[in-house]
Amino acid sequence: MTSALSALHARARELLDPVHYDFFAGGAGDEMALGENRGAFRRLALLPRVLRGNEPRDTAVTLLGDRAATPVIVSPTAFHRLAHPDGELATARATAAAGTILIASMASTTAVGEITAAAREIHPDAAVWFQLYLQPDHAVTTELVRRAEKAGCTALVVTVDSPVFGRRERDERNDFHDLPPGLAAENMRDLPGAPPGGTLDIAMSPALTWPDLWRLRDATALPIILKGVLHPEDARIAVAEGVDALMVSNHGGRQLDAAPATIEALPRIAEAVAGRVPVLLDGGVRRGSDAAIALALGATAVGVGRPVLWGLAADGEAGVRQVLQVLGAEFDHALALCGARRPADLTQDLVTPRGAV
Ligand SMILES: Cc1cc2nc3c(=O)[nH]c(=O)nc-3n(C[C@H](O)[C@H](O)[C@H](O)COP(=O)(O)O)c2cc1C
Ligand SMILES: O=C(O)C(=O)c1ccccc1
Repeated sequence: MTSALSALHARARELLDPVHYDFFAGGAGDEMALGENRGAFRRLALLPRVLRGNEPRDTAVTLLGDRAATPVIVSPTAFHRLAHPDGELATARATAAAGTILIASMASTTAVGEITAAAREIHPDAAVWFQLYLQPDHAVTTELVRRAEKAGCTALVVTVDSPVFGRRERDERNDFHDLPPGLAAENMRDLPGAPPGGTLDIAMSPALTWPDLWRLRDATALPIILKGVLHPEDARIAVAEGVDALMVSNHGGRQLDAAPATIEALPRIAEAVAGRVPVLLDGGVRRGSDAAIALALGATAVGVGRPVLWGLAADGEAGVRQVLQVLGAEFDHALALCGARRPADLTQDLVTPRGAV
């Protein structure tokens, strides 16, 4: 059986330049983490409850004050204009139409202010968060934060799984390093240290430490979400340091290839956090039931990365709308079949390893 999402994936693959397809699809090294994100979901089952009178249902969740109509939000991904000429504007409109949250990437090919404006034209309350990598020059980081604030972003997502860039062998083979002429990382334009009228390269730095995060906290009143946490001890430290939420992520298998599947890392993170802050998860979510499993294991919401890119490449704004509509409807269906009325009804006891019962 071909799912709606895999049909969009197939269409995207037909339409995209193979080099760009590989950039979107690929992972690091042997692509073990990439494959395991899916594999680990397949190894889990939902144990449904019956006769619970679970009607009416409400799939909405609130995350750091922002409402999402379903607990499926959009993870940050770079370079949407490689997928479709409308790029991030299409993604923003579709995400706003779906009533969910867009995490705009620092590596967007559209400036963050244009992204939030496009989202708000669809829905005045549309929530957009801004993802960033802390830059070695603090003045660059604070200017990026100021741009995100000015654009009306309501949270910052700091990606911490990238002290160095992952080794993506597809990109090495294809010699893919730069955006084609006419496209640029628009958020990096005219920053301190950039050439006049030009862009700054996005830096990833292995020198960063917790005090660098404090400097960010002092520079903004926006809530801070740490993305890319897998070790429970880091989760404990993050909560103690006042981080507002965590995102369990292995960067879609694009950074440390030996990293575990995110759904396997989630239970220990949820245990360490003990409900003190929301925990999000991304990596391998391709069905509403994957979202239901993640919520049962302690996530408040999940992000999707590649499915959005496939929808965008296949059919622009309509394609992204379809991806989010299908996942939201599937999530509601999973609630219905599990005897749940709302996300909070998804409890740990509903998840069991496949083959164990
Ligand atoms: C093409 C691509 C670009 C990405 N760019 C970013 C980025 O700019 N910042 C970031 O924090 N994560 C980035 N990610 C990671 C995603 O936010 C997310 O963690 C991952 O895609 C989730 O896995 P999934 O694709 O299986 O849903 C990127 C992922 C992909 C596939
Ligand atoms: O490809 C990625 O995963 C990613 O995070 C990224 C970040 C900056 C520029 C290009 C891609």
